[in-house]
Amino acid sequence: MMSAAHADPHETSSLSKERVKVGVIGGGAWGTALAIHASARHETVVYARETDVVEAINDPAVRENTTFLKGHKVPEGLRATGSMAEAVEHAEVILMVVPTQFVARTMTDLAKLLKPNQIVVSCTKGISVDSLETVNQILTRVLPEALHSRLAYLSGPSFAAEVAKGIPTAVTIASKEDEVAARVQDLLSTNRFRCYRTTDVQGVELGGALKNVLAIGCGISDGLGFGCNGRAALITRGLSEMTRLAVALGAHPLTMQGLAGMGDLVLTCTGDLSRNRTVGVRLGMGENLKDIIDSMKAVAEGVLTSQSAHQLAKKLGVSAPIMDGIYRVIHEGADARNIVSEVMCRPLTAEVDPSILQAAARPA
Ligand SMILES: NC(=O)C1=CN([C@@H]2O[C@H](COP(=O)(O)OP(=O)(O)OC[C@H]3O[C@@H](n4cnc5c(N)ncnc54)[C@H](O)[C@@H]3O)[C@@H](O)[C@H]2O)C=CC1
Ligand SMILES: O=C(CO)COP(=O)(O)O
Repeated sequence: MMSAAHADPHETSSLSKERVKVGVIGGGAWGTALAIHASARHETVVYARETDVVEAINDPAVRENTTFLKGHKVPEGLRATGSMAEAVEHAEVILMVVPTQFVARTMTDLAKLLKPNQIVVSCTKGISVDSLETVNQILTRVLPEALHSRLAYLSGPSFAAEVAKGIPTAVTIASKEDEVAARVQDLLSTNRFRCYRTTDVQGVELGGALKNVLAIGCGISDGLGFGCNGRAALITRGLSEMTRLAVALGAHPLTMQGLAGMGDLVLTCTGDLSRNRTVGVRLGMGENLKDIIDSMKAVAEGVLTSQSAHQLAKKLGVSAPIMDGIYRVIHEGADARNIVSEVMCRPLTAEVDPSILQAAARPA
């Protein structure tokens, strides 16, 4: 059966139809959804560490990742494997889709198998809690130098379940090498998945990581019953904080207005499919963090990234009272109602921070 991702008999497309091999490392919800998407155009092999995931995807009677993406059949052409070597051999593009805390170890294993002409695209959204590194910093630490110019980052508003269904989605591909971003853009775009591109790797990565913290905050606010005004304020002022911190770390402020910043922030702060938002709603309704995490099979990156963001803002002297408050609710058991009062009663300021005005004058 054709999925919605393929279905458009009247399409008059200027998009390339070139077919290559795509390897996907990580058989969670996002790795599986991206593999379903990629297999509409390319020979695609997904590596999963869980034997039951590999078996369920390959079993003709199942053809589904019943562990991480239940309810979404995978197309005929998609194959799963428990061998990283098999997934990456002859692949022009390798999508790396593992949670942040496992990136360094997974990529150290993968490094031995990679060839300098292969492109590695990180689809992970987080900041390491141990080292405060972005994924780009982790990858340039663990991968051979010959591969550094072949790295790209995919981010933007994209719930796995919606991509798996072929619902129209737009994302951003970042690479320090425009040529690499353009190649990935060309190979991953379809009539249901539109890729934009940028060279602002830092902005794209930080947007994708920091929005998860705010999504937990919005969930807490909704769980407490604070309503639409509070949510809109959190999204807008949260975006200001994300921008201040990202700019202090070298990003361009305009990137934060794009798909990887505002786009993903709006999606995860308002969409009920968000795991991060769900963690927040449950916290706001009075559940304890450990019970919430223990009940989830899926990763909610914002829990650990709230800690990394808190440390980074402190280290750089960046004002981030909302993210700081979210960190205190998640990790220090602070009462969210008291945090709201504290944040509302801070000294009054201008809406736009001068550091952002200055950075906005730089070429994008
Ligand atoms: N699910 C979504 O809608 C989206 C997720 N992302 C990001 O993609 C990344 C991966 O998330 P999902 O695929 O959703 O994960 P998931 O929550 O569905 O699954 C957990 C993943 O962690 C892996 N894992 C668990 N223990 C591991 C270990 N010891 N070593 C290596 N891997 C281990 C599992 O194999 C599985 O792939 C995250 O950074 C997430 O923020 C980005 C966009 C959309
Ligand atoms: O990043 C995502 C969508 O763009 C997924 O968000 P959650 O991890 O909160 O579900």
